[in-house]
Amino acid sequence: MAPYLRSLNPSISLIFFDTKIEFLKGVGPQKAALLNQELSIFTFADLLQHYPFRHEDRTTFHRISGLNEELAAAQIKGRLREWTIVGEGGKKRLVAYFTDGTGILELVWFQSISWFEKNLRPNSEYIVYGKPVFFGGRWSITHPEIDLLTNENEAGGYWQPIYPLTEKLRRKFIDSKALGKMIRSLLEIARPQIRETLPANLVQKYRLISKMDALWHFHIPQNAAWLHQAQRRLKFEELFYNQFRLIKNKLLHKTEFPGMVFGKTALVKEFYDNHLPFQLTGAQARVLREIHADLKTGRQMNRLLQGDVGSGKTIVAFITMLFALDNDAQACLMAPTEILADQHFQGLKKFAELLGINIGKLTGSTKKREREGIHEQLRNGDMQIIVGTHALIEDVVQFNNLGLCIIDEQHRFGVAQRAKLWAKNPRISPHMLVMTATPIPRTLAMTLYGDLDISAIDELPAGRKPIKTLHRYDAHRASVFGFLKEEIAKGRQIYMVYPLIEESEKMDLKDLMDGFESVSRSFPGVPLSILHGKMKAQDKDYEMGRFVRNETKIMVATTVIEVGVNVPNASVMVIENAERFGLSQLHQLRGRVGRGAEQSYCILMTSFKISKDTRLRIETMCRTNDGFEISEVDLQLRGPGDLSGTQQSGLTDLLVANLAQDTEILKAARSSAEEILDTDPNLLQPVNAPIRSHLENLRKEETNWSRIS
Ligand SMILES: Nc1ncnc2c1ncn2[C@@H]1O[C@H](COP(=O)(O)OP(=O)(O)OP(=O)(O)O)[C@@H](O)[C@H]1O
Repeated sequence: MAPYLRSLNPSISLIFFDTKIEFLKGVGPQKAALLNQELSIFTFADLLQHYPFRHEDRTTFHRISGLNEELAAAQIKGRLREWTIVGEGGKKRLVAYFTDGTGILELVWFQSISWFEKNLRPNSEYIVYGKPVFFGGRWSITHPEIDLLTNENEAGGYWQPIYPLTEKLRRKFIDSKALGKMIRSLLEIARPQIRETLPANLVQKYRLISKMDALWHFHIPQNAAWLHQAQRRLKFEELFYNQFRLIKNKLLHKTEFPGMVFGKTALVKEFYDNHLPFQLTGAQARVLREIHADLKTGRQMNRLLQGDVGSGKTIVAFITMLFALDNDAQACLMAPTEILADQHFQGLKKFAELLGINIGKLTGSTKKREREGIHEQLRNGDMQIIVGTHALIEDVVQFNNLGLCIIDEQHRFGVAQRAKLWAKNPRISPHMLVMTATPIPRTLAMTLYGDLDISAIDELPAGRKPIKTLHRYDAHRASVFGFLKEEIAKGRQIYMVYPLIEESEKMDLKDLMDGFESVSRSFPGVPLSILHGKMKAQDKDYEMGRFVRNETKIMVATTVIEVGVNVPNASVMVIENAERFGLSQLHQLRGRVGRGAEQSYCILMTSFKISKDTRLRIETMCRTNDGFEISEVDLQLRGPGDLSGTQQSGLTDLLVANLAQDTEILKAARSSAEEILDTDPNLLQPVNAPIRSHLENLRKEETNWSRIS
């Protein structure tokens, strides 16, 4: 378990709660060792904070005669008649016959057979729970949960919390039920001692239940209404502290980290007056004003620049760099891949040359001699702008006076890497601009980047026609190719993209090659390019170069072209096997067209049979070009865990809240945190005392935790 997981946990840390778990009734040293090892549960507090990730509805009983295959799970009360062992070797299983008077149900175990042999009591009454399957004219449940019927559980009517567990624990019979029992016995003695962790006015304002009740009903919900209240309260608390800490960090940064003052603007002026290649969009100009305001304050800038594909981030990045250069500082741009670094380099170089600026590129494949030359020029200050990959954060790279770091696609870099760039100027932290071309839903941006100020380029350059997106089945390929021929005849260029997914790289490459051959046959005499990740950098450059110069008309490629490629004359993109792409990726790919003044098209090809989710993805793509809207749908479809950018953030470790669903709670939590930090930043008011002590506890826990891990 990662340390930040702890930090997001609510903390309960009276001395009592620090008690070692082995001292809880019914636990003992052996179970305690397992809990330590498998779940990092060491103390009473850890156990209470081991939250279920879902709850199963055990409020009703099913009848065997009423079972159907649609049921995800069924709970049945009845009598175990007898059991028998069937099969041998790997197929050996124990089959028990269970009835509730309306039919027979087979209960099947492949594992722990000898335990069940010893412990199952024929002719006794049980409650069983599991997924019913109808096969060979009989209903059965494999590996059901099974409990003796007692006075306590006879009525059913409860919700079973399902806890994160490991296989080893299950083998040792510590399942959700067993863990639930331990937690219950702890809560029975601990409940009155659980302190409130939120200020009373917030609890009142949002009609939250107390921390004490929330823990109780989250672990032992009596009914759906209490469960809902408990979840709401714990989600609010989790998001409140997540936001509180992010905003506090941001404020701290603002007051404690000095930044260079970039007041002079000679180069910026010259660029505006003599070299601006087009009029900036309103959004570009606004974002530049926001950035310039940051750069003058004497505080370090920490800003996120969100811009949809093709919205024109390059020029904003360049002008921001000019502010640094104007004030005798150097600027760097770090991108996650060589292709991207190269695209940025090419884009920025065009502008830099106009002003006689010395700009260089440093990646893993930069040759030794060139690399050493660049290192030297960065050290002595001759090189003003450097673009590169993570080769930039190597220790040998030293700057004369680094004043600005721009990080593209920040989510592919860890926070530690961000910090390494900062350290490149030992005198004063450079300003930081994080750029992302993947629009992020507001909720996610708030949590993921809550410690940054956010600017958005939410307007495309004038004259761009919205891309028309169409869905076509493979069977209609002939008419699609016909359309492509018409477009080529008009002088346009075309991308044909094939999926390349790591696990099946070989097969995908074959798909691409087959595709290439079929395109060659269907378009005789039309010059083609091919591009995929397995090609040598040199060959890639050659193929890309021919396409950029309009020497080839169709680019058959894998997703290596996903980011950064900019060929305004390419106006059609055909995406093969579109069902294999995620929404954000489809949107990124589509962003490669629609960059010129011509009408552009994106054609999504799929087989006839597609799933419901795929249909929704395709429909969304056909409906809108708005990256922000698309990212919202993506968040709903996939949940935050799978969205790019969240993996390293610790965000996926939110234990109770779900960013796809809890937008309203997040907003309320954030505005509450902002208000408190605004009116009582040092938490001196008595009403805010719970926050102070809770944060103190969190800090202690983190220190303890870092000692353990
Ligand atoms: N204000 C503008 N008016 C006209 N064209 C513009 C404007 N800003 C940018 N462009 C052009 O739009 C295209 C896309 O710009 P740029 O490459 O900076 O986009 P981007 O935001 O980096 O997009 P991506 O992330 O998809 O690469 C470029 O050809 C650029 O010259």
